[in-house]
Amino acid sequence: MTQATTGEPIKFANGELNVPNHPIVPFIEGDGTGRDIWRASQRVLDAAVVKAYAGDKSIAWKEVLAGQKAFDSTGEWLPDATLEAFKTYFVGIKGPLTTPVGGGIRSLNVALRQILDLYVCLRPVRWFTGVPTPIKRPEEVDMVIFRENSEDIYAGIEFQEGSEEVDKFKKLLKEAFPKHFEKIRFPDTSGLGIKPVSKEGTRRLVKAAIDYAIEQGRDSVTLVHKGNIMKFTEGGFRDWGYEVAMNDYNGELIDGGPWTKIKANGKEIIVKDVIADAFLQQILTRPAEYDVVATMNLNGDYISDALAAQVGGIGIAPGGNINYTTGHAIFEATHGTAPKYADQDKVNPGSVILSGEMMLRHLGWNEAADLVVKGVEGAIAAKTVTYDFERLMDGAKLLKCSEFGEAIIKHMD
Ligand SMILES: NC(=O)C1=CN([C@@H]2O[C@H](COP(=O)(O)OP(=O)(O)OC[C@H]3O[C@@H](n4cnc5c(N)ncnc54)[C@H](OP(=O)(O)O)[C@@H]3O)[C@@H](O)[C@H]2O)C=CC1
Ligand SMILES: O=C(O)CCC(=O)C(=O)O
Ligand SMILES: [Mg+2]
Repeated sequence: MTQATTGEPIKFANGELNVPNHPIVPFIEGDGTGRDIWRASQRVLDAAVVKAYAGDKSIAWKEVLAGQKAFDSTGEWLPDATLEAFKTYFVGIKGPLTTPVGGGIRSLNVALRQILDLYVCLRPVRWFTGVPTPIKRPEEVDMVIFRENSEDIYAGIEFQEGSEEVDKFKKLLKEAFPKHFEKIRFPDTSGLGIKPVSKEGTRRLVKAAIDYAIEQGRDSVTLVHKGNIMKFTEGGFRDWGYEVAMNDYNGELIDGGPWTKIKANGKEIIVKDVIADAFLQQILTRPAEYDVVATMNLNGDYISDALAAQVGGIGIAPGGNINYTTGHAIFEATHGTAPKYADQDKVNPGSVILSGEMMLRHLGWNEAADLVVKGVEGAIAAKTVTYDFERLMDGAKLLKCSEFGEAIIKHMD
């Protein structure tokens, strides 16, 4: 286990991070392919920091446990010490963690986001020149997803078919809402779930998306929802989102609305909405029309993998889970543990490496972040890539996970 020895904690006051030159940064290696990916990623991030600051700055990595590694050594899947470390040190990074389908533990990834109230899942999607993709104009895909991270069906309010709990819940429903209960097609054999979507949760997510669009000079924020069917949850999200644009940013309706324009920093930003199924086809046919995207938890999950595929796959799709009010943030890949490739030193470490790049930028270490991007661009341009790109790229050289990390470091020069 790598232990921090000489670092200092990051602090957060008056809405700003105070980052020492040698911050302690907790990390979770992750299950499955996480082990290989983390090794390669830590080397790349350290190399970028050394190159950018020649020893004046460094990251004091502190390993914290979660998932199988935690369970094997502590009997807990998500030990309190891990949560404490992320709370104390504010900014951390993690590899993927396994969640069984059906029964078993609930997602540790989702638990971390919920316990720390990391309400924004920020997933930028851009194309790196040369990456093989299934679409004709991948350079037109330049979107930033703001996925709501704390509510929706991910809140985990579910009752298992056949359980005492589901019977109790159905009884309540039948008594209090008989008309709704009648709509359940097969009441005796249904599992049931609840989808909470709140005005508060929507407001803070949409505000974060609009603030980002203003700061980064982006053209539009699109609210993606299925509000025609789920009127009071997804439809609520759309309506509350527009309210934020109108009331908090002095918006003006376009042609009677609901599209709204806001003005900031001498620029106009359009706040618009689209129904999720139409969005999923339009990101393929007209990607240039979309920029910043604000959406609920489940839609955001689907959209992030779909968009990642358009620019080369989830092997290279980064992300960060952030609470802009408390200062807590955990950066992590979009992909999972890909267990069939575990410990083969095979998969693309790009997603965690670029999540690290986002983390460096979040710390204000832009010089090091720029070097990571330069290294990734260089390694791809030289066609020295992992299996996921190599299988689709003519004339490419196949590298292992660790070798791709080394290639990125080489191309920082
Ligand atoms: N935040 C997190 O920690 C997440 C965890 N998970 C969890 O991960 C587990 C496995 O989920 P699964 O649905 O298989 O999804 P995965 O993302 O783990 O893998 C699906 C496919 O994506 C491709 N892929 C994934 N990672 C990489 C990589 N680093 N480089 C290149 N290609 C990659 C592979 O495609 P190919 O077969 O074509 O090579 C792989 O078979 C589940 O338990 C799930 O809950 C899932 C998502 C996020
Ligand atoms: O928590 C999980 O296992 C899946 C999470 C996921 O798919 C995501 O964060 O995109
Ligand atoms: Mg996902």
